[in-house]
Amino acid sequence: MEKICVAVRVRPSTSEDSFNGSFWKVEENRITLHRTHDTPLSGSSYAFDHIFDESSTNASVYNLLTKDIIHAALDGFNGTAFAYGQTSSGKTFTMNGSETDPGVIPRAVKDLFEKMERMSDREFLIRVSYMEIYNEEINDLLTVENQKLQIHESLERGVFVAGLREEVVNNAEQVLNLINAGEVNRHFGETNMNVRSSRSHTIFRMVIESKGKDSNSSSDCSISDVVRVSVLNLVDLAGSERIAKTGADGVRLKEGKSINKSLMILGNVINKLSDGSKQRYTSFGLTLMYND
Ligand SMILES: Nc1ncnc2c1ncn2[C@@H]1O[C@H](COP(=O)(O)OP(=O)(O)OP(=O)(O)O)[C@@H](O)[C@H]1O
Repeated sequence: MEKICVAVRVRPSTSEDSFNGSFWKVEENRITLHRTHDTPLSGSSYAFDHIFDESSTNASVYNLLTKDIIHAALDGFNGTAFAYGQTSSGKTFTMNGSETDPGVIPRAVKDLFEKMERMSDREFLIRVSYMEIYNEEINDLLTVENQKLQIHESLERGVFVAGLREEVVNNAEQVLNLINAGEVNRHFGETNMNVRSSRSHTIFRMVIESKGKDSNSSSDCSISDVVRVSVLNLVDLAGSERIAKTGADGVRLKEGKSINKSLMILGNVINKLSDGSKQRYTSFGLTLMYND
């Protein structure tokens, strides 16, 4: 599996989208901006690892992009999947989904526990946490009292958020209930672009620890003795936004500035990470867009 995989998903147009005379055309893994009379605009053609057109489902996004990351996490590889894109492009729709088409996060949780059950030779310990970054401050979505948490670094734990609640979980239902409880504490707000716009970045994190079941009884040092620890991050970023389009002022304006600034810094970090890093991780970034 590639270390970093970048895909685009095109959101279906809605009646509210203004049509400016051009549209994006998808051809395999290339997306090109076209004028209405179907001539491609030069310099506006981009290739990605995958492109999901307007008819794609959350199931297809999960199966093609995330499944392998979840399975690799069970084998001890760190993994991250995040949705990045402008406001209202469908990030939360992709990560959380709907009743009829659950998103990447609920699918990942169910898949993880199903796969774990089939790995009968290992025992697992799963811990989950759920946090948001709102106006550059970290809040715990599982415990409302845990606000403005600080990032620390230690030799033992690496970089971590001090005081973040970590819940030990035993089944998918328990995790989904925790996520639903956390959703209530997320910052959403209405803008001209999205009636329910995420005003914070959210990180749902699972720490997966496992060891071979026979490791205690065996005197030989075998592969089953190795304790594997991996971290899976499923991230729903707030959307980049043009203030002129969102009509943001007051609190919304302050949020919009923090969102744009942090997304720019994230872009810098990803550039650096993709610059010859030798870390063991798998990840995908899903960029979401729509024709306007
Ligand atoms: N693929 C899709 N099919 C149908 N509806 C979609 C799709 N993607 C997004 N939507 C709808 O579009 C609207 C905006 O989507 P969503 O809130 O997920 O955007 P977002 O990128 O998370 O926005 P923000 O950055 O403002 O939080 C929602 O009503 C959502 O249900």
